[in-house]
Formats: sequence, structure tokens, C-alpha cells
Amino acid sequence: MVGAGAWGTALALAAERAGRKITLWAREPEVVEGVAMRRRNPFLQNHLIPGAIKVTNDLAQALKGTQLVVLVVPSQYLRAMAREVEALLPADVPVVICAKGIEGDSGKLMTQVIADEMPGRPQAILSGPSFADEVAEGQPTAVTIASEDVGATHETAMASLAARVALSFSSPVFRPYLSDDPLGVEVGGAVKNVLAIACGIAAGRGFGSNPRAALITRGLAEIKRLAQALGGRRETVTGLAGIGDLTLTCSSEQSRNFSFGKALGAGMTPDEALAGKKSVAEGAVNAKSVTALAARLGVDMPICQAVYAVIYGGVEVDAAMKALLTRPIKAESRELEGLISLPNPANYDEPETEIPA
Ligand SMILES: NC(=O)C1=CN([C@@H]2O[C@H](COP(=O)(O)OP(=O)(O)OC[C@H]3O[C@@H](n4cnc5c(N)ncnc54)[C@H](O)[C@@H]3O)[C@@H](O)[C@H]2O)C=CC1
Ligand SMILES: O=C(CO)COP(=O)(O)O
Repeated sequence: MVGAGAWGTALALAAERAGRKITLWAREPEVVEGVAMRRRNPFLQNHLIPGAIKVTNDLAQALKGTQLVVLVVPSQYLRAMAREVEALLPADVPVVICAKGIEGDSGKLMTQVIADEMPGRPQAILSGPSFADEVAEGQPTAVTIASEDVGATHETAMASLAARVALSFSSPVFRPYLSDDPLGVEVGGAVKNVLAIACGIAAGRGFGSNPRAALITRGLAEIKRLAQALGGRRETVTGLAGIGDLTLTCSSEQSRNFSFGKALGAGMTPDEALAGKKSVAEGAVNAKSVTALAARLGVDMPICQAVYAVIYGGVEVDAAMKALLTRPIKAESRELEGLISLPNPANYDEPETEIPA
């Protein structure tokens, strides 16, 4: 397990429950010390880590003899980490990507980053509605595991990397589903973080259930559009890694992205809301990469754009909301999307904020 933040640690516990032998690689000496001496990780403090899980900050030692590498560092660090791992790992050992994000500078998906840095290496992606704390606690959880080699037949699916990874984690409390659409799976994971910030903002602003339901539903339409533009399938977005993770993170204060948004909605600046946080709110970084990618592909993602405007454009929450709500009136269905655009009579004044139609 390369990365011993909250999620790497919870996945180590899940795999240990599934009977695997785990070595956890941690970047921070205090994490190694905490796990080795007290069986506690400061990133996931409430859970005892069984002695059978080894911990080290020596990457070569962690990778020695391993049959599967699970990469669980945040998306902005995945490229550098993959480069380090590649130099130490035999070519046939597969990797599983668990980061949820789109790379800042390049706009690349995590699978593309791995293809760049680990060319030819078999890769799968694990995503879905799964708070680390609840997985660590052994609460029932279902995730999606996707790899390109799942194929269309029983035989190819059974022999696929996704199936092998699923067996590595499967236990009576952790249920993986297989997918052959890694792209659709990862777009869901990356964009839901930005949308969770939007829902947090609405909650922090004092709004209730209606705005949240609207943001989740129209946010899902944004995920579908981006996934499809990149070659993923709309159908994948209705699965665990799409609507599943979106509903989870958009409706719980356990979500770091939702909580970050909530602080913004309550009036904090982005810097104030992130101050002193050791753990990641990936959506804060990804608001930039998601909107840049959408603009490059010509994909309409007004909610993500509004989140970007609040975090990076200094736009007030109320102005961003008004701009979103008073855009031209559109059709809801896919068939009519793009055909209808009525001037909105609710737009009494010139919009103060540029949000794409
Ligand atoms: N925590 C959760 O419930 C879940 C998290 N994820 C995803 O897993 C990924 C990892 O998140 P968490 O484990 O929650 O992170 P975390 O917020 O618990 O910990 C931060 C992690 O970042 C690492 N880090 C900090 N600076 C670094 C650097 N320069 N290079 C490499 N690593 C560095 C730390 O070592 C630590 O592992 C993220 O992409 C997140 O979206 C996915 C599902 C659930
Ligand atoms: O991805 C997650 C659960 O599936 C964790 O969400 P947060 O990063 O918002 O806490």
C-alpha cells in the first residue's frame, strides 16, 4: 500500500480482513512511528492497526516481493510517486489507482498519468462511496474496480486484473463490483469532489434540502457530459463510482470536500478554510483542473465553474448562486440538451459573474 493517509490505511485494513499480507509505505516518519509503536496512524486516529500489517518508509523494502501495488497518494502527487515506484518494481506487477482527481498542469486523468510514468504496466482503478473511517470500522461498503481487460465474456472478466484486485479486497463487509470502463469510473471520482464543495457551500450558506438535491442531480449531468466527452460511458456514471460517491460526499460532513465548502458558505476565505489541515480536500485543487479540462473539451459544467469562481475568482457565494440560477432556461433531457436556450426572465440585472450557459 503506497500511501498511508486515511484511505491507504483503511484499504490496508480492508485487504487484511480479506486475508492479504500488507506492507504500508508511509512518507512521514511520525506515521511509521505511530503505527509501529502504538498501532495508530495520525491520519486515521480512531482505529487500531493489527500487528500483521507492516509499516515502513523505505519504499524499496515495501515493494520487495510484492504481487500488487496499491497507489493511494493524493492526485497531485501521483506522478512523482509513480515514477519512484516504477524504478523499483518488476514490469509485470500491476498497480491499483485509488486517487480521485485530475492532474493540475496537464489535465490528465490518473490512468493517463500512470500510463505516462509506468508504460505498459497493468493498471486498475478502485473508486466508489467509501469514507475511510467507515471502511476501517468494518461498515458494509461497496466499491467499483475497473480495468480495461474485463472484456465482454465470462472468461475475460474472470481473468481480468479487476477480478484479481476484487478478490484481494473482498470480505463480508467489503464488496467490489467490476467494471470495464476505468475512464467513466475515474471521472466520477474526480468531479464529485468539486460538486461536494458546491453542496457544502449551500449548506454553509444556510440552505436546506432542495438546493442540495438540485446540485446533486445537475452535478450528475456534468459528470456524464465530461465522462462521455473523454470516451467513458454515461451508464458508468449511474454506478457506485458516480452517483454512489456523489450522493455520499454531497450529503455528509464526514466529507472533507463538503466540510471545506461548508466553511466557504459560512463566510471563510479558501485560505482560512484550508488553514492547518493535514488531510486533503481534493476538490479544491480539482476545481481548477476539472474546469480547465471541460473548457478545453467544450463541455458545459456550470456548477464546477461556479465552485472555481468562488475558490479562485474571489466571487461571492451569493453572486455565484445567482449566476447559476439565472442562466438561460434549458431542457433537462439528453435528447433536448443543446436545443433549448430561453432567455431567463429571472435575470433582471446583468449577471455579475461569468458562468458558462
Ligand atoms: N479518505 C477517504 O475517505 C478517501 C480518500 N480517497 C482518495 O484517496 C487519496 C488519498 O487520500 P487520503 O488517504 O484520504 O489522504 P489524507 O488526507 O488522509 O492524507 C494525506 C496524504 O497525502 C500524502 N502526501 C502529502 N504530501 C505528499 C507528497 N509531497 N508526496 C506524496 N504524498 C504526499 C500523505 O503522506 C498522506 O498519505 C485521495 O485522492 C482521496 O481523494 C478515496 C476514497 C476515500
Ligand atoms: O472519496 C471519498 C469517499 O468516497 C472521501 O471524500 P472526501 O475526500 O470528500 O472526504
